[in-house]
Amino acid sequence: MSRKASENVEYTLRSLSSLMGERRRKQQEPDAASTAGERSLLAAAESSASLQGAGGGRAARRQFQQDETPAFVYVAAVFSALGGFLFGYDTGVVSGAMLLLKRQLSLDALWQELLVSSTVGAAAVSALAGGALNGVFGRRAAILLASALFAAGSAVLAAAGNRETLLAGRLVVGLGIGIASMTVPVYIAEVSPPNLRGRLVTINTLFITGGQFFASVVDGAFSYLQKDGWRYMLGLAAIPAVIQFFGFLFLPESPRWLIQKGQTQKARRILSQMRGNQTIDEEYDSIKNNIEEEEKEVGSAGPVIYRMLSYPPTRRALIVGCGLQMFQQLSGINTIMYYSATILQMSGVEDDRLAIWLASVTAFTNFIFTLVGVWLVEKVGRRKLTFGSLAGTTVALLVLALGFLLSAQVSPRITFKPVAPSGQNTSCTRYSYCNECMLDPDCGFCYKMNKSTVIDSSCVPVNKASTNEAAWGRCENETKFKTEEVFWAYNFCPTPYSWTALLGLILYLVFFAPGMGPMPWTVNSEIYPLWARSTGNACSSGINWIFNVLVSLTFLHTAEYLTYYGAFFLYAGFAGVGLLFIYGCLPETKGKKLEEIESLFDNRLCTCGASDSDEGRYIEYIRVKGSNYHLSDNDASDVE
Ligand SMILES: O[C@H]1[C@H](O)[C@@H](O)[C@H](O)[C@@H](O)[C@H]1O
Repeated sequence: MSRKASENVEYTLRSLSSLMGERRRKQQEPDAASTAGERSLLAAAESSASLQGAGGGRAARRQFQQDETPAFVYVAAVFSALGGFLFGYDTGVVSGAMLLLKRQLSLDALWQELLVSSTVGAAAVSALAGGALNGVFGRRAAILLASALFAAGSAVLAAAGNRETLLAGRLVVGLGIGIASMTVPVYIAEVSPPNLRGRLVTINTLFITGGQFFASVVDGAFSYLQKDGWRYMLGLAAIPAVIQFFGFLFLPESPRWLIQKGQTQKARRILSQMRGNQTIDEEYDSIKNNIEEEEKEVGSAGPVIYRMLSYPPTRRALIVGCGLQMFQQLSGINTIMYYSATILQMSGVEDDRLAIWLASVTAFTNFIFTLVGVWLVEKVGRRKLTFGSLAGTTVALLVLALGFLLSAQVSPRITFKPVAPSGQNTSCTRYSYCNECMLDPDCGFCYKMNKSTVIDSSCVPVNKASTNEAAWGRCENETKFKTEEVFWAYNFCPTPYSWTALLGLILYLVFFAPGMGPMPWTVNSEIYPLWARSTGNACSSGINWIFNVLVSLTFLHTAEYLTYYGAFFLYAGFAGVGLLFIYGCLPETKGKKLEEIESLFDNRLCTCGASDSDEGRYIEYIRVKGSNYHLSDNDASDVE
């Protein structure tokens, strides 16, 4: 056999085994397992016999793949995605709640930071610990625990009488978020059929962004209730948490986890419930063989993380999974989400409450464009979607950075240095330009307008109790604003380029939300073999949360040192590196069975870009009763 012919044989066998849900056997001929695969293919072959030509064959295969999925799978996906909703809600709601809390409980900056970041920190810890929890007790138990934590934490928050109790509540909620964030995508991926998996796992991110949007609306609505409005904001999360808890009492464990634990009868029963009219033999055998094969190849001694790192395919998968999560956060999504009100103020929205409402427009954009991702993921695949999304995000970050740069260059000069009343802080009066004054959290800009020119401008300390006015001087209160005909700008400078910030912000979310938002979660739920799935997801989710804290907590300081445009150029730089990483290292997992995906990491890391040239080719082989049919061009091959 010529080399080319033998390559064809290899290729044909590979495609054949992938169609049957089998990992390529290294030295072995397809045996019992492929016979099982063959058995289930016969039905498809029979129905395809009546269809003519290649088009008919492909239609038969499609029908074979997409046999009706029972509603049960959707119900399970939606109930688990409530975990995503709570993740989004609890991380989103705190910014609005904080506005009220800091007044009612006189919280200083340290306590405000503690209440925000304790949740994210606890999420990082519990996401990492969630791996062991998932491995030992299963996905269902982990989700039940997460919803119980969400419910308990929300109740504590709603009833809290002092800041220490609030902190405890936020920590408990954070523990729930971490567990949910790593378990839910895994559970959904494991119960979904391959042709719907991407879409169903992406629904979880749709629920995250939906939760963030809902939180922003709740924040807006309850911000009018100055006393105790925060109790409703923080406590409302208990409702979906309780619904999820009771829902999951009736939902089953992941069949893959059950097979791994040797509970095969139960696993079979659940799998056939999940697959409706499809035969489950092939999928069941494939999962089981895969577990046995892995055990032979990797062994079962030592901690999972050690085995993952010493076995090249899982090590590569872990690098790709963690890298994706890291670049998701490094491209600044949570700076945009948490500070959108501030960024919008930069674009000329001066009223606080209006900025809060407009921030919910931002959250809504994030939500709606995640829906676009749900639609696109099974059409264009994970790789193209993620790459395209990050490319657009990088451009949007550059637009934001350039907008801030232009604004800084035309930043109004400070022309008036008022004398401070005795005993008052004078540190703000040292600045010469508005953009320096704006970056100091203790100062604000007070100015007059002559047509469109800023005149008589000063930098004065902000009133600690309300950032809507200065601590002293012409901008001290509303009455003075009117009599003195002055304007007050806290956190922004009047600029003719304000529209660029708004444009950049919207562009950012339009591009980020369909790909970079959901894909890191979706891809992580599919790239690890069963034995490494919990640990792999625990690590990558932990990385997501750690970088979330790093980026969002340092934004204001980064802006202080590098200015706003410097911060956005920095994120654009990170996103640029992320683009190279995705181009080189992210393989396509669309439509593959979970058990086949590991073989995508058989090759050296980051050689994906090189195989892109093959992507346009659409070749499918199907072996029926000893013959090979090449469905895409109707050429029967002579491999057998
Ligand atoms: O995928 C989600 C989503 O994009 C959210 O909007 C963001 O706040 C999270 O950090 C991210 O993990």
